[in-house]
Order: sequence, then C-alpha cells, then structure tokens
Amino acid sequence: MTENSSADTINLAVIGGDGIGPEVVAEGLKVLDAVSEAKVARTEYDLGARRWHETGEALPESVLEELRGHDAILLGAIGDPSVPSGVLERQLLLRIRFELDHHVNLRPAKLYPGVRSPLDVAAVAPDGIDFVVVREGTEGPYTGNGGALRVGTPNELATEVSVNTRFGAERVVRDAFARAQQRDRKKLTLLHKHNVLSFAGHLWRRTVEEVGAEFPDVSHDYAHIDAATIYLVNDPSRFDVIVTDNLFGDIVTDLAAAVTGGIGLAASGNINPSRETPSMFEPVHGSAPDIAGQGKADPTATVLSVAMLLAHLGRTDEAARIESAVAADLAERGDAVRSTCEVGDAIAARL
Ligand SMILES: NC(=O)C1=CN([C@@H]2O[C@H](COP(=O)(O)OP(=O)(O)OC[C@H]3O[C@@H](n4cnc5c(N)ncnc54)[C@H](O)[C@@H]3O)[C@@H](O)[C@H]2O)C=CC1
Ligand SMILES: CC(C)CC(=O)C(=O)O
Ligand SMILES: [Mg+2]
Repeated sequence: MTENSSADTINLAVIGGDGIGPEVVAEGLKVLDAVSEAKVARTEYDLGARRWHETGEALPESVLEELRGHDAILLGAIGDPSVPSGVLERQLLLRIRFELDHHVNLRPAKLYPGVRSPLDVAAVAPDGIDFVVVREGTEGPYTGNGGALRVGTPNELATEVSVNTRFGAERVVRDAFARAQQRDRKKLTLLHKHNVLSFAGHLWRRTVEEVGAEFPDVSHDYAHIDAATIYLVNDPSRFDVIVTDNLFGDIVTDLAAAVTGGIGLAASGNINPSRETPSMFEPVHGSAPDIAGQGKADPTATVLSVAMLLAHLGRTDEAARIESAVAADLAERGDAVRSTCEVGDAIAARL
C-alpha cells in the first residue's frame, strides 16, 4: 500500500490489478489530477496475481476493511493466466462487489460523435446510440452457489445456481426506473429469458410490472436476451434503460461496448446507492493479457469511469469536463494509432 495525500477532498482507493489494469488506471489518475479542483487523497492497493502468488491471499480481511473507509474505489482489472481461472475473479473482484453491496452495476453505452461503430449507424440508428444498462451486481449465477461431483470422470456433474431474490431484483429495478425517469425517452426494457428460465424470469417480470406502477411516466417493455442481441445490432436505438440480471448484463454490456466503438471505451460503476459503502468504478473490460505491457490498451474507458466516479460523489462539473475532453478527443482521434499513455496525455491536455 502506498499513500499520496493532498487536501482531504476525495479519499480514493486505487486498485490497478492485473494485465492492462495498472496501465489504464495510470491514465485515469493522470486525468483526475488534471481536473484541478479534484483534490484527492489516494491509497494504492497492490492486489491481484502478484500478491496472490506471494501470499496465497487474494483479498485479506484487513484490506477489505480499509476499502470500506474510502469515498470511492477506482479499479483497473482483475485476472491473470498464471492464476487458475475464477480464483481472483471470485475471491477479489466479486468479493469486493458483494461485500460492499454493489448491487447496481451501471454501464452506459453511448456512441460518441466521430467514433466508428461496426454497425451501419446511419441505417440502423440514425439518431445515434445512447442507452444505459443497469445490471444487477450481487446475485444471479455469480454467487458461487453450485458444485461439482465426480470431477474428471465421464460422469462429472456441475451446477451453477442462479440466485434471484425479490429484494435483490426489486431494488435494482426501482433504481433502473428512477434512472429512466430522469432521461428524455423515459423507457425501461427488461432483458431476461422467462420463456425458459421461468422461475427467475417470472420473478423479474412481476417485479418490473409492480415497480413500474410507481413510475407511470416511464414506459416499459421486455425482450428475451437472445432476441436482444439481434436488436442491439439491427435496432439499438430501441433501448433507453435496460435492466437485467448479473450474467445477462455482463454479456450484453460487452456487446453494447462493441457496437458503440469498442471495449476500450466502455465505462462502468459498481454502485451502492445507499452510500453506506464506497462504490467502485472500473472499465467494463478485463485485464486483456493479450495486449498487456505493450502500451496498446485504450484507457478511455477508465477515464470515463473516473468521470462516473466524480459524478457519483456529486462533483458533476469535473465529471462533465472530463466527459467533454473525452468527447473532443474521440471526435479528433480518427484512425490514428496512439499508445495508452498518449491517449491519457491528449485527454489530460484538454483539461
Ligand atoms: N472487471 C474485471 O476485472 C474483469 C476481468 N476479466 C478478466 O480478465 C481476463 C481476460 O479476460 P478476457 O475475456 O480476455 O476479456 P478482456 O476484456 O480482458 O479482453 C477481451 C478483448 O478485448 C481487448 N481489450 C480489452 N480491454 C481493452 C482496452 N482497454 N483497449 C483495447 N483492447 C482491449 C483484449 O485485448 C481482448 O482482445 C480474465 O482473467 C477475465 O476473467 C474479464 C472481464 C472483467
Ligand atoms: C470477471 C467477471 C467476474 C466480471 C466481468 O466480466 C464483468 O463484470 O464484466
Ligand atoms: Mg464482463
């Protein structure tokens, strides 16, 4: 742990993590520093593969307790090929999300002017693409509720149970309706698969109907998750606010990132709206071992995550300035190939 304190405005925990995580976080912090009003007391935590190899622990209890004492957390990415798949993801990343009750996983999907989408945008979304996914962050099949029998034998059996509580669905659905109410189009779409996953699907569907009655000015509809992947490609502007479970939300937000210019631009917040614990902001992408250490990672997603962090803390002016700087940079970027550091420098220079 290393500390870098200045005026005590934002008490920020920083977890670079693995692979490209520290590379993109460095640029996020560069931009944060460039927003001059943002006085930040920073605590950097060395968590991830290196620490796990050294100590056998992914997230010591004492570190988790320290994290609780911050205003917010900025995370790069977790996961490394040298560690068995799932260990760091579960014991570090998901543990933070679950322990800090980050039940609203907020993932905006916006096609910025000048950014190239693989879609024929003029044809399929002439008014642009701008929607937000509210992904449930603490339940679903990610809770580790499952098991395996007769592992390695021809009779192996594995289960991974999706946990869906009325409490969990209701609070995230209400959050999503409230967000939809603040937007121009005031529309919410539930994505699920209730034609097959009928126990959980009907719980979500009934929850949307019931909570929707509290928001008469917000319209709502439904799409099966498989059909939604079609609509995201051939009619993305039908979406305004999407609400969905943890797994579907994970998958659909990688697709949303792809259609809005790439995973290197997609920001997210793991939010506990009650503010009883610090929320955590991170790019949607992972540690990208295929490009780690090469200066190729696009840090824009992390920079936009920093803007989300500031907005969450009520520092909306600084958040808006960062988003404007990113938008201006994206508008001019074209097909130029720039390093991770050069992108961070260019955005910071605009501040
Ligand atoms: N929140 C987190 O910390 C997450 C961690 N992971 C972990 O990351 C590791 C790698 O997972 P993958 O499935 O490969 O997903 P990934 O998101 O790391 O990479 C997928 C593809 O996107 C590219 N990419 C990712 N970020 C980029 C960026 N900023 N700029 C340019 N290209 C970028 C990668 O090069 C790769 O081709 C795994 O251990 C996985 O569990 C995956 C997703 C989220
Ligand atoms: C690595 C997973 C635990 C998470 C993930 O892919 C995500 O949150 O997007
Ligand atoms: Mg993901």
